[in-house]
Amino acid sequence: IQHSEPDRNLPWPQDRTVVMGILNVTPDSFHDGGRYERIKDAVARAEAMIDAGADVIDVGGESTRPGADPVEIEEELDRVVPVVEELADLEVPISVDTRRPEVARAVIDAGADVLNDVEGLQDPEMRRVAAETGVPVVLMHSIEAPVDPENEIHYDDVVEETIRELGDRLLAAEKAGVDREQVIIDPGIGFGKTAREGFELLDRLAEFEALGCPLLFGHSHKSMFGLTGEQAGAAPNSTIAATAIAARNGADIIRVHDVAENVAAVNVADAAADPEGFEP
Ligand SMILES: Nc1nc2[nH]c(SCCc3ccc(S(N)(=O)=O)cc3)nc2c(=O)[nH]1
Repeated sequence: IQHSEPDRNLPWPQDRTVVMGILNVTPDSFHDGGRYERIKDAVARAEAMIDAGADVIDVGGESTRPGADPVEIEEELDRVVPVVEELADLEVPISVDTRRPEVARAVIDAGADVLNDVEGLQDPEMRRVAAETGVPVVLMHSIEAPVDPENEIHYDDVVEETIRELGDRLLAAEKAGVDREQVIIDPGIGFGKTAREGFELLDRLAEFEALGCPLLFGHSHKSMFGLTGEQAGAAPNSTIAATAIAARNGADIIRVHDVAENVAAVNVADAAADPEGFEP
C-alpha cells in the first residue's frame, strides 16, 4: 500500500511511514521534581525520542482517555506552553494533543506545528483556529464514550461508520474554511470502540484511503491488546506487531510511546511494501 500522494506540504517525510513520539506532560508522567525539573525532563525525553528516530513529537497536557478527569485550562497551558517553547528549537515538528481552542492558539503561537484534536474539530472554535492558522490538523474520530464502559457502543460495521462520520467531520471543517490538504484523519482507537472493533479497524485500514487524507493510527499500549495477552498501559509487543500491520495497511503516521521499537516495525513494513525502493 503506497503512502498518500507526496504533494502534501506536511512537516515530515512523505515517502515512508512516520513515527510520532508521545510526550505526556501530565505531572504523573515525571518524578515530582517540581516545575522546572519537569520541563527539563520533558525536553530530555523528547530529545531521546528524536535520537531513537521520531519524526514528530506529540505533546499532551491532559489525559484524553475516555473518562479521565478534565484539567483546568490554566493548568493545561502551564504544562504545555513552556515545553512547546523549548521543543520549538529542536529539528522535528511539534504536535499538541488538546481539545481546547485557547490552548491550540497558545501553543501555535509558542511554536507548535501541528494540532492534534481528539474531538475531531467538533468545536467550531477549533475549526476556526485550524482555518485561520492553516496548520496541519489531526481529525480523530471519537464518540462520547458511554459513562458505563460496560455497555460499549456497538457498530454494525465500525469501519464503514467511522469512515462516514470522519467524512462528515471533514465536510464541516471544509465549510469552516479548513483546507482538506491540512487534514490528517484518525480512526480513534479505543475512543468508544471495543477491542475487537480495534482489530477490525486495523485489518481494514486501507478503506480509509477513500477520504484522500493521510492517516494516523494511535494504538500504543491500548486495552485492545487485552485480546492478545497484554494489558492497557503494558502492551509493548502487541503494539510493535500492530504497528507493522498498520503501516503495511496504509497508516502514514504511527503515534507511539516506545519509539526505537516501533521505528523498526515501520521499517519492516516499508521494506516489505517496496523491497527494491526501500532506503534504510
Ligand atoms: N490522534 C490521536 N491522538 C491520541 N491521543 C491519545 S491519548 C490516549 C487516550 C486513550 C488511552 C487508552 C485507551 S484504551 N481504553 O483503549 O486503553 C483509549 C484512549 N490517543 C490518540 C489517538 O489514538 N489518536
